[in-house]
Amino acid sequence: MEAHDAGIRARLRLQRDGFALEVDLALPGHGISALFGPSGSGKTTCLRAIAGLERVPGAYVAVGGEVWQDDAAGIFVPVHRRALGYVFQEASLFAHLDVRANLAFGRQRVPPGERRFELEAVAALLGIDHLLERRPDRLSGGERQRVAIARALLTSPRLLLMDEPLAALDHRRKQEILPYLERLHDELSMPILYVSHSPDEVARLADHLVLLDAGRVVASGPLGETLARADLPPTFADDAGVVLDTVLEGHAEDGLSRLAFADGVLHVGRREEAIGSRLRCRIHARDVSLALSRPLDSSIVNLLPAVVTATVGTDRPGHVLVQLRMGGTPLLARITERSRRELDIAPGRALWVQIKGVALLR
Ligand SMILES: Nc1ncnc2c1ncn2[C@@H]1O[C@H](COP(=O)(O)OP(=O)(O)OP(=O)(O)O)[C@@H](O)[C@H]1O
Repeated sequence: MEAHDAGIRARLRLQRDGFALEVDLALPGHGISALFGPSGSGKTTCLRAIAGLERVPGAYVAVGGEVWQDDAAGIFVPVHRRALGYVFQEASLFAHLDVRANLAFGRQRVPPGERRFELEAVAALLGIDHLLERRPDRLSGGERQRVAIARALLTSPRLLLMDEPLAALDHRRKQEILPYLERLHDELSMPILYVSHSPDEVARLADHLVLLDAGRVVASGPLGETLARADLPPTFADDAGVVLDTVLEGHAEDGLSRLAFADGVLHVGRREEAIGSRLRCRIHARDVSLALSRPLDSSIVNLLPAVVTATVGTDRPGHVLVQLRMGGTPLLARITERSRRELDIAPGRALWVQIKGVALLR
């Protein structure tokens, strides 16, 4: 069995009026893979084709070593026979059934021997155990969405497909539901394919990132490496920045907390999580500036040595994106073309980065 057999494989080609989809996805069989791209780039179409809701002639789709579609071999497993859960933007719950009956409905679809989760355990995982006797019309949008996710899980899927599951929620509800999605990620081994056009959501949740533009894959790879690419089209470069996975190592005497990553330490405002907690942070390219020698007169706390690996023009007039490595950890900085020229910033140049802002994502 080839290595990718354990993961998700989708080769899809489709022609519509004014839109052509041509993707070949090979995604890991665990963790959250985000499909990210502008409106109309084909994210939903990919999900629907993988689910079998949309029949794409000639396609090949396999999940966890099970072939769901291989037109060359005459295989097309109908959607109701595919072990998948699908969560849409708006939860479509049965209005006449309470939450428990809605969840039981998902569970009953699976033969007893193949059920992987207990109703109570899934309800607890999603924090809806106190809502089991309620009708959907007495739930908030965020609660409804958590019930929809629980119902999808109770069908014991091999793959969970989520199409902008937070898009219909306001900011507060989004913040309320994100920790539950992180729990799914931490506690289930099931792969999740997650469609979003929110960079914050992707940075917070994803392990693997697929960037789609006009029906094509622009980049696909581990989140950290993919976000650190400097050669992405302007749509993606505009909000450029990297994500670092860190561990809360301790607190400095002056009250700041120390976050250790593979190649150094960042200092941030005091964190109350337990020492040893894993925290993910985002560093925007616009928050990173460069100096040729170690600044001794800077108010910026996070100063780290780095080496330039590439410089790329952006669509922002007069600005360039600089790709660097702090040891093995990639970083992006956005500086002016003038500074690039005056400091002679080019690949191979060793310098110091000043990180003005570190956004804690989780
Ligand atoms: N049923 C359909 N029939 C014809 N064209 C469609 C259909 N559904 C979508 N399209 C077109 O296919 C293209 C891709 O649409 P898709 O919904 O996959 O994009 P998306 O990236 O999910 O967009 P959004 O972020 O706005 O949801 C668009 O040009 C869209 O107009």
